[in-house]
Amino acid sequence: MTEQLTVEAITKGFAHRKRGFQPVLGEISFSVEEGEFVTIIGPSGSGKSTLLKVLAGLELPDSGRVCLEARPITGPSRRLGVVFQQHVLLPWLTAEQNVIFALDADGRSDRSPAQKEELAEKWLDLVHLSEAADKKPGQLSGGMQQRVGIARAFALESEVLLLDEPLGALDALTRHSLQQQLLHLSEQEKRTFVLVTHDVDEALMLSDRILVLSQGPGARVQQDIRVPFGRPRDREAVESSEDYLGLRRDLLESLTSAAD
Ligand SMILES: Nc1ncnc2c1ncn2[C@@H]1O[C@H](COP(=O)(O)OP(=O)(O)OP(=O)(O)O)[C@@H](O)[C@H]1O
Repeated sequence: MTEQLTVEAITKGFAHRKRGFQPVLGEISFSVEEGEFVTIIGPSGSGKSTLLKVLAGLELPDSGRVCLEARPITGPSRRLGVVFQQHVLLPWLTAEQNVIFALDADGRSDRSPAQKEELAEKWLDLVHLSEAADKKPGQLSGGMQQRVGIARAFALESEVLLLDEPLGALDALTRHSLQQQLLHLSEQEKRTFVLVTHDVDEALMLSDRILVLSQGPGARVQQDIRVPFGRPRDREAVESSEDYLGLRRDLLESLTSAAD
């Protein structure tokens, strides 16, 4: 396995109008291997989204660096796809046109219009949205819009997908079904994933490793947990295993102690 993303002693803080400089991330270091699914979990406000933005090149660290295959990340790149909790879909375009628009915008000149259409159709089908391909965002439910966003991120074929609470705003049933879809997609696709979530069960079901951030200011990686379940994963088998219950308890405990 080769290390694809390396986070080398990064720190990040923000200047606050009244309180001066506020450190958010302390010295954070870890690496993610090619094809690995790593989840970042931690107390609210610990800096998970900030860390993901630094990985995506949307924020620069104050010190340290993040490298993608040994090259420092200095800004957004199409090699790094991002999915946020709220998708910004263009309301005047259909689901399929939204995916094609992103493909048009990503600067690759090696895809013909027919290939882009084919890619958009493939990914909308994989997130079970073929029927809704011609609908505009206003005609789609929140879960469906989120699936368009996921299809769009996958269609871009970035090597690394950075997911910031992509299922956070959804009801429990939709969330469960989308977790299942993400599990299948991540197992079928040779990509590297970094997911931010609050949900311990989601983290255990999807990840190969879970990094627990401590409560800031100056959050650090408090724990780096290897998830022992093989792949492909069967949800019911995983959830009924002894390991699962033990890990779940440990994670909840370390999240509670991180927040103290
Ligand atoms: N652009 C910014 N300017 C100023 N402060 C910021 C900025 N972005 C984040 N912060 C601050 O950094 C801290 C961490 O925020 P962040 O959103 O990264 O945490 P989080 O762990 O993702 O939180 P949550 O779990 O609640 O979504 C917060 O105190 C937040 O106010």
